[in-house]
Amino acid sequence: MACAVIGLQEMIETSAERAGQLQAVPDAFIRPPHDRSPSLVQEQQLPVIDISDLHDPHLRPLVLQHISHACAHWGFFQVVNHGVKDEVIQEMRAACWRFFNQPASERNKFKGQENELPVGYATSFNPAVEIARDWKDVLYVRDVPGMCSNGFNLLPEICREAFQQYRSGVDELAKLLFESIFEGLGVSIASIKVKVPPAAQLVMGVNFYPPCPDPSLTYGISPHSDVGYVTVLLQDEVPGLQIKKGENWYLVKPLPNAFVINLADQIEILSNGKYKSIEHRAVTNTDKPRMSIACFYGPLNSAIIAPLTDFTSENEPARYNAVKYGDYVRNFYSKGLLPDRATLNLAR
Ligand SMILES: O=C(O)CCC(=O)C(=O)O
Ligand SMILES: [Fe+2]
Repeated sequence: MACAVIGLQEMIETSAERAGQLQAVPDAFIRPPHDRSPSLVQEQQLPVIDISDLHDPHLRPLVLQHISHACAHWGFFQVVNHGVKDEVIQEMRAACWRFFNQPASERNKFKGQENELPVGYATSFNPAVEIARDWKDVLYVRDVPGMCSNGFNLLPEICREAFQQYRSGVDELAKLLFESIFEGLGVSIASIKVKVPPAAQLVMGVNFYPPCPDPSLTYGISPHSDVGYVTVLLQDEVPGLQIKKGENWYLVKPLPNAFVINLADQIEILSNGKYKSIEHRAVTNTDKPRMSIACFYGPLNSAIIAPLTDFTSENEPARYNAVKYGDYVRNFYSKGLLPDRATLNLAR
């Protein structure tokens, strides 16, 4: 799809109402009344796990216990002492702002909504199929071996180096967590290597949510579950991320330089439902822009994902069908963000 849709940031900048502000939410962003963010959100803090002891063979089992408890009960947790250097994180945040603070003419050189571009500056998720647009723009970068060139090499110079450094740090963290998540389920690192397709592709999305005149009418990002293996998310200090547990929504309180980790659909499928992929969303506010940097790790598009035999038996048949990951991703992009973890229907 050619990207004819004007981005949100550009719409605000060129607004006839001036002063870089829109006085009202444009109709294209207003959700039907039954499908808006209720104001009641639980305050309970999600698990915060210090993972530095994962490197100590004596202390590792205790950290694995904390991780597996968080995975089973929340599917979302925050990690601290994660090994990604503060200066790498600060430089990445600054680089993202440098990108979004450029004039629209510079940003638009990367304009592209298509899901197969190595780098793209896009708006909402897929305006072509959405009933209402989300209140955000996104800069995404892909490294999907075999599908396209490595987008990290194609970024503008003002942010390339910072993105590459950040990516290397987060790759290591993701690998550590990926192994820990399976080890916590009783699958040894040796078996993971044999049985689980490696987390060989990365899509990074830098979400930019400008302040919104009426956050009750729209979402920053509408409810969805992530489709890959795990997502490593860096929030800023502005709250907005909420997750669904049971019938309640919980705020994920920002913690300085902590990463938010969430399990995504392919972990639910591989674990035959032992771990769940969790529905989440982001809301906006009237005062402050918010930025979040999501690294979505997944298998190669050619990988076939099905419940591991470790988690199936005569009494516990496979609850999901085998699906080729590339088909899963195509379905995700073509339908738009779906509530109720509906992307998983493709494997049911
Ligand atoms: O902005 C956030 O906190 C969440 C973003 C998110 O869920 C996503 O990009 O998939
Ligand atoms: Fe997400």
